[in-house]
Amino acid sequence: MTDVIEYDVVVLGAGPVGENVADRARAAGLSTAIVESELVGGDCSYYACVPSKAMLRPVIARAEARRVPGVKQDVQGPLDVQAVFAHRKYWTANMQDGGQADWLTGIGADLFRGQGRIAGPRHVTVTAPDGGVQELSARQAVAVCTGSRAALPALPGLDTVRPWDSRTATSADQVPGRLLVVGGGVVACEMATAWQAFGSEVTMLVRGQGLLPRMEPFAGELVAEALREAGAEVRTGTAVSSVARDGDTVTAEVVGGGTVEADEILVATGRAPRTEDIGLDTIGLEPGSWLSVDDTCLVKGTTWLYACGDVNHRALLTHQGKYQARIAGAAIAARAQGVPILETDPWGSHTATADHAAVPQVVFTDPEVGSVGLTLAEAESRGLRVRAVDQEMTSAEGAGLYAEDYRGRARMVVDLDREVLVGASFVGAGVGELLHSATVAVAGEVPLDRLWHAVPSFPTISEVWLRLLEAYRDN
Ligand SMILES: Cc1cc2nc3c(=O)[nH]c(=O)nc-3n(C[C@H](O)[C@H](O)[C@H](O)COP(=O)(O)OP(=O)(O)OC[C@H]3O[C@@H](n4cnc5c(N)ncnc54)[C@H](O)[C@@H]3O)c2cc1C
Ligand SMILES: NC(=O)c1ccc[n+]([C@@H]2O[C@H](COP(=O)([O-])OP(=O)(O)OC[C@H]3O[C@@H](n4cnc5c(N)ncnc54)[C@H](O)[C@@H]3O)[C@@H](O)[C@H]2O)c1
Repeated sequence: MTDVIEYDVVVLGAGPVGENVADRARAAGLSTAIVESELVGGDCSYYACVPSKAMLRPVIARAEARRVPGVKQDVQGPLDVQAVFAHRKYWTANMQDGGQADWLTGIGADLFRGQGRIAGPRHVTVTAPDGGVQELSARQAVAVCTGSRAALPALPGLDTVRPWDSRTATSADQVPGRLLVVGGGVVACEMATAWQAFGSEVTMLVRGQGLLPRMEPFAGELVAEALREAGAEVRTGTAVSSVARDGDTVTAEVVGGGTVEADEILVATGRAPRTEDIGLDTIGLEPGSWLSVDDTCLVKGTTWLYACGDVNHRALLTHQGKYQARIAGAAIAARAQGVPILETDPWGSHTATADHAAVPQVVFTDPEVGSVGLTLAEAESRGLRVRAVDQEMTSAEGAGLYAEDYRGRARMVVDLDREVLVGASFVGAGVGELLHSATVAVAGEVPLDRLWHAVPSFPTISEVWLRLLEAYRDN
């Protein structure tokens, strides 16, 4: 054990979220240490967002090109899967994190490599790969940004079949002949889209009644329809009771009878927090639990411990975790400087209000799904008096010009008492880039009367906005 090194702020985990807490703390002039046990950049950079999107972009580009006259005849062949894997390798920097580590040095944060653990209030130990231990203390704050990992269900036989999880699904470089996907959430849908396009015969076993259960029901319906057209089998209302492997074949037993065979099985059934070995017991918190925070990202019941990103379970998305990091960084700096902190100001700079009202998400399937804010069901369950307005995306001429046989739908959820949008969802090619307009409208609480003056360009897909507003006004 060496001497304790004192900083203003110690960050555990150098994923996208921890990096941003460190950046904000340094920008406020606070000395900052950041601890990373694997790769600087986190799951997002190497095993999640970035590799998955590098895999999906060629799939979606090809699918879209196949719907454009004059081009489609040239893109009928199979994907060059090795080129796609090379593209993924480029975007994951060949699993080298030197660039991101240099960025941390550039902002003036000190990087400690090793497993970080809280060792009582404001204290952290770092166990380096060589076993050496460094003790750190934090004058102002410790920020836990350790992310999440795939949560594997207690399914009989699962530990014997070498299942794929999200890390395997975004890093495998052999295309299985048959891939069984358990789950119907975002990881399941995106990875089914990718691997089906790479040549696997994909079967999805979905316990619930539809795909993407947190989104408007039509989103999951349209994605399921497209996956089936691409050749995948999508079985909803189908729970798996056990799995077993015999040589190269995995067999899943289905509740109610029947079996499904495959070469590999991807389990995409949600996430668990990476908090089981970070010393939570030393400060009276439960190891392995999600860290519940207030709107400044301060862990409830503490004055110095912050938690941002996946680990606080507010919104398991990179951009939203980075937003929390900006808020927490501002709050840590304000508290350090004795600046009054406006926790009660709902859209103030120290309050992560958007987590409750305006979380955007794009699902990179074919068709894409973009949603922000509340679904109709969520708004109703919050007791809001709302009205949903629906339009086919092809009500905008730009959609038809974008691609032949364009399919998609849009919904806006209007709070009738305030006449503002509380949610919007779009399904269709290219909608990912349209979503931010809805995020501005929802987070800005722009009155519908004023949105009427936000004129979308002709002939873009965004003209669906006009169709939605006309439908609201005329009915
Ligand atoms: C397949 C997949 C695709 C996804 N695609 C998207 C997407 O397109 N868009 C999107 O917004 N979100 C996406 N997500 C979600 C996104 O990956 C997470 O929300 C994001 O990674 C959270 O960032 P984080 O910094 O909280 O955690 P992470 O990225 O997991 O980083 C946490 C870091 O902490 C480190 N760490 C953990 N414990 C310790 C410790 N004790 N000491 C030191 N270091 C530690 C880890 O090694 C890791 O580097 C996807 C997720 C998956 C699984
Ligand atoms: N493009 C993106 O923004 C993107 C992409 C991938 C992941 N993510 C994020 O990562 C997080 C994790 O994604 P995910 O797909 O793992 O989780 P999820 O929570 O989105 O979906 C999990 C699915 O598994 C099902 N499930 C849960 N337990 C089960 C069991 N025992 N048996 C069968 N089915 C079961 C659920 O009903 C649900 O359909 C999400 O919160 C998501 O927002 C985002």
